[in-house]
Amino acid sequence: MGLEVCKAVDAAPDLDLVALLDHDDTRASAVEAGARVLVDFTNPGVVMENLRWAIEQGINVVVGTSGFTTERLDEVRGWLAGRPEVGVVIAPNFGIGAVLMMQFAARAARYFDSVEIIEQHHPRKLDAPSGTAMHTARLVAEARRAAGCPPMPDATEEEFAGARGTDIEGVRVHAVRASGLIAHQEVLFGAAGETLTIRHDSLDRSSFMPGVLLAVREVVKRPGLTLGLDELLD
Ligand SMILES: NC(=O)C1=CN([C@@H]2O[C@H](COP(=O)(O)OP(=O)(O)OC[C@H]3O[C@@H](n4cnc5c(N)ncnc54)[C@H](OP(=O)(O)O)[C@@H]3O)[C@@H](O)[C@H]2O)C=CC1
Ligand SMILES: O=C(O)C1=N[C@H](C(=O)O)C[C@H](O)C1
Repeated sequence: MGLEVCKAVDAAPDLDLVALLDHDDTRASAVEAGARVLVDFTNPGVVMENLRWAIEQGINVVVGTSGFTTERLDEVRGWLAGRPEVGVVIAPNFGIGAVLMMQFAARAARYFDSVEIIEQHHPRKLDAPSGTAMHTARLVAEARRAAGCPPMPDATEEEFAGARGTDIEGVRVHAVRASGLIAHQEVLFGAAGETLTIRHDSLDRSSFMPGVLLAVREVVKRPGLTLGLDELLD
């Protein structure tokens, strides 16, 4: 993703690529190069330290790296309180179709008895479930809570560990890893006599680039934390 982002920024006539950082490079070179925006696609183990550092330096940040829990987001808000002029955009998924898939899922959530999420990714992915799946589960759970939906029907009494996926705020999430896949997600809704499946497929990493470039352009105008691309698209 890092390389794809560098290529996309380099090709954008209104943006300048001033530094490329791998894990062996010193972050200070971004400051020396005059970076106004840092884009982080690293891994959940290092992203928080990168974010803290960039905010301290007064550099705006666009984050695609996964692994953001509500505790992590609160920590970022805390850092931003000390640098209110800095903007941070954290998006679980920069694919426009994926953003719409999440919005449609949240909209459908209240009308169905059951909902489960199945995400599928390439086998090099470090985290499971995906950030997109966790964000979708939280949106769906929030919509169901707001509508006063009862718990989902499920008679399971005995199960092998993991057979029913993981539980995120009451929504079951299943993660598949297989060669040949890039990034895919289905949100499966069920009610009496009908199902609805909302599916999104990223077939190539270029699918994320319009969203990343949008965030890079917008983050400099938006101090504080922006979560997801929804506000930027509107
Ligand atoms: N929000 C979105 O739309 C998307 C999010 N993602 C997320 O982005 C993250 C990266 O994905 P992907 O590119 O596939 O992963 P990769 O593992 O292919 O790339 C991560 C890169 O970050 C480098 N790296 C590790 N630590 C540091 C550091 N401290 N500073 C700078 N670079 C570092 C790694 O180097 P090395 O390999 O040498 O350790 C590697 O080149 C994941 O969390 C993924 O889930 C991915 C796609 C879309
Ligand atoms: O690792 C990936 O590839 C992706 N990660 C993000 C996630 O965890 O949701 C976004 C997309 O699914 C691709």
